[in-house]
Amino acid sequence: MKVFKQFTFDVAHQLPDWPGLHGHSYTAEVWFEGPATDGYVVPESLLTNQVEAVRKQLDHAYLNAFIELPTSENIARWIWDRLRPQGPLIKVRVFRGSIGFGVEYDLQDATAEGKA
Ligand SMILES: Nc1nc2c(c(=O)[nH]1)N=C([C@H](O)[C@H](O)COP(=O)(O)OP(=O)(O)OP(=O)(O)O)CN2
Ligand SMILES: [Zn+2]
Repeated sequence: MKVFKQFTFDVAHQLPDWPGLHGHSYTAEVWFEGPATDGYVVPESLLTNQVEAVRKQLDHAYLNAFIELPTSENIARWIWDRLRPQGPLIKVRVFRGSIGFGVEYDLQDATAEGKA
């Protein structure tokens, strides 16, 4: 079974093709999978605490200060790197604004990059 947590954060960044300092609002989803034999994949409170710690680092941050090329793709990788050691993470999704654009980084991507 799978559980997920959604969260939002507002950031500033610069990209080579969009060099001026500017901001975006992002929504992310983090997905965990496990057998839930005791009724839980991950207790919701644990998930909320872990996610909030990551969200706080991103929210109102200047992303270039700690993500080299802060595209949605690399934000998803950055979230993966922080949450993967803490539980059975299988997927991170990051959506920019409300334009219907998003990225997904999953176990298959992490395996290919040696981060599973
Ligand atoms: N594959 C990707 N492509 C682009 C990304 C990305 O993360 N992955 N990011 C951008 C930039 O963030 C760019 O600043 C987006 O600019 P624009 O399309 O003009 O969007 P807005 O400034 O209107 O911001 P919204 O967040 O969409 O409201 C470009 N490409
Ligand atoms: Zn941008």
